[in-house]
Formats: sequence, C-alpha cells, structure tokens
Amino acid sequence: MKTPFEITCVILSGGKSSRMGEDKSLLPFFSSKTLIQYQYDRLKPYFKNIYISSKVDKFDFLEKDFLILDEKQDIFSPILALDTIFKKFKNQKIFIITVDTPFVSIDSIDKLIKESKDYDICVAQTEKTHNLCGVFSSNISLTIKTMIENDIHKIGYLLKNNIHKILKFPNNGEFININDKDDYKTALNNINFAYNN
Ligand SMILES: Nc1nc2c(ncn2[C@@H]2O[C@H](COP(=O)(O)OP(=O)(O)OP(=O)(O)O)[C@@H](O)[C@H]2O)c(=O)[nH]1
Repeated sequence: MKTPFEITCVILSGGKSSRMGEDKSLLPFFSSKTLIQYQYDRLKPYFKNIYISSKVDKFDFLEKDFLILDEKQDIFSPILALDTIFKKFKNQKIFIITVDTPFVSIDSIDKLIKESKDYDICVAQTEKTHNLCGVFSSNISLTIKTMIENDIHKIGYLLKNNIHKILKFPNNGEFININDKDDYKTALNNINFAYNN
C-alpha cells in the first residue's frame, strides 16, 4: 500500500437525498455496510486523517471526533458544508469527495492531489465536471462567505471565482454519482460484479 496522503479527506454526507427519496448515505451497499461506511472504510487507509461532514450525527460506526456538523442547519447545500469545514481547517488543502461516488479510484485521487499544487481548487472531469471531487484550499473561504451572504449555492460560482484546475479523466464509470433508485441499482450490480470477478 502507498504511504497515506498527507492531505486530510472529508466525505460530504449531509445532503437531502431528494432524488433518492430516502437518506442515500444509510442505504445498504456492500458487505453489510451502508454507503457511507463503505466510502469511509475504503478511503481511510489512504489518508492520515479522514472526516465525515453532515447535518446530524447519524453514523453509528464513526467516532464523534471525526464528524463535522454543519454550523448552519436551515438549508441543504454543499457550500454550507465547505463553510464549516474551512472554519475547522484553516490554511489547509482538503480532499473533498461525496458519499455517493464510491468508485473513484485511489490512483485518480492521487492525480488530483498531485495536480492541485498550484491551484485553490482542482476537480475531476469526465463527461461532466465533478465539482465535489477534488482538492479545495482554505483560500476559497472568502468566496464561500460571499456566496452564503448572497444565497448563492452553485459550486460553479465557487470555481469561477477561484484559481482552479479541471483535471480530465478517461473513465466516466468511476465518477458515477448515485442519485436515484436506478443509479443505486446499477451501483449495487457494479460493486457485486467487481468483488465477484
Ligand atoms: N454536510 C453537508 N453535506 C451536504 C449538504 N448538501 C449536500 N451535501 C452533500 O453534498 C453532496 C452533493 O449533494 P447534492 O447532489 O446537492 O444533494 P444530494 O443530497 O446528494 O441529493 P439531492 O437532494 O437529490 O440533490 C452529497 O454528498 C451530499 O450528501 C449539506 O447541507 N451539508
């Protein structure tokens, strides 16, 4: 195994899951683990520090010290998650990934971290841009503050207003998001196929 990445990882897992119709982070995924526990456990060996960002404490497997609860509870938005994350981690770069992308490879994460050196944001792109899979620097805090004050929640705005790099990857499959029941069904097939072959 590689030496763990120096950079801290935070998994975003406090969304509304409106397209799924139930909290996707707690859906059964693989080997008796929920989606969030699967994502956490598979990434944990590769990072010195790994946290989960959420609105509430809903993870029975996680020690409280590794949970980052959003400061603002009234609306759902990854921008609010990033706001709390960078209040905790000042002057740092953080690797951000979402709970619903369990197939992103460690090699791709390695590439994103290496490529992020000269940028405040470095995110992945395949057929579309994966705005919440990449490295974010605390230098973006000021833009986040402005966005919250003006009720702007588009990650695209955050990218546009900071020095960023969009890193292309050839394999769309590894960046698939699990948003609705069909995505979930496909992801379950993929994960079972991967472990049985
Ligand atoms: N901590 C935290 N995470 C959030 C919040 N809103 C969204 N996320 C996470 O950010 C990622 C992208 O979220 P979205 O696609 O906007 O929302 P979602 O909950 O995944 O799904 P939809 O409600 O169907 O859009 C997911 O990993 C969410 O769990 C929030 O308010 N707080």
